[in-house]
Amino acid sequence: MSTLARAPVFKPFTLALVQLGQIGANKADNLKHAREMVLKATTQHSKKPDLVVLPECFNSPYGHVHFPVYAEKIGWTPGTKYEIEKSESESVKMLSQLAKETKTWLIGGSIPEADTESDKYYNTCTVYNPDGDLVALHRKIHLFDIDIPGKITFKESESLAPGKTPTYFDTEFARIGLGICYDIRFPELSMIAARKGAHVLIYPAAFNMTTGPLHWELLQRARGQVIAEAGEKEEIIYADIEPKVLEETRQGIPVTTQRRFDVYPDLRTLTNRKA
Ligand SMILES: O=C(O)CCC(=O)C(=O)O
Repeated sequence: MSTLARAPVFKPFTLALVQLGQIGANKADNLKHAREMVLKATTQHSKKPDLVVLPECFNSPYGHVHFPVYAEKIGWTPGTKYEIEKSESESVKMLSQLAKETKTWLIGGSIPEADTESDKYYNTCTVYNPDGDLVALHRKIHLFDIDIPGKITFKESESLAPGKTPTYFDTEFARIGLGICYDIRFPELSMIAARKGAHVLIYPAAFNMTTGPLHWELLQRARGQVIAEAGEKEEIIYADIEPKVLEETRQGIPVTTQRRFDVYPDLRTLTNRKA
């Protein structure tokens, strides 16, 4: 069993989710607009949010032809201090500056990342503290490979490589687990985050309109109450996150401590489908 740093005490905080309109072809314009929306999110609400979240792929149109063109080199090494000034990524620099300027935690949606070491592209989310430090980086683990005849065929893995590491990070108000869009469909990932002490799970997303609408609310909800929801257009929504609800629910329905790992087998041994 691995040992973990103790999670921070879960405290009330205000969350702002930024939903952007259509992403255009001009990266500079996309970055400028995302910046304006984060500035708006941190100034227009009666209570300044502690954490702002941007959506998946916010600096680039979504698609195989676009990923390599819009991809940026980030060059992050986990466990080492990232030097923003030396970063080759204009998006990382913009997000870092924005977090610092607004003195807010910022989850920078995701951007196409070009990794020079592996020579691969990833769908990558970066996270900044209110000093502008890059504190976490998540590469989408479950790539959206789908083939529903006559409806949607898309293979993210044709141009992107999958991340290999579940990600969580600590703020002064919560431990937060991260995933990107399709990652939300895999409960194993959220279970790992929860067992590592995460109080909150965040999944920046850009769902397609074929497979998304049936499940996006259900997947986000899992078993709780929806307290804020955006429409289909550009919008900023806010929510006051209240630890008491989580604590009372976990105490009242203690599934966390009642799991029967002695009974559950390695699920890989049970599969009856071709991998
Ligand atoms: O899970 C879904 O329905 C859609 C996922 C998706 O669009 C994505 O991961 O980009």
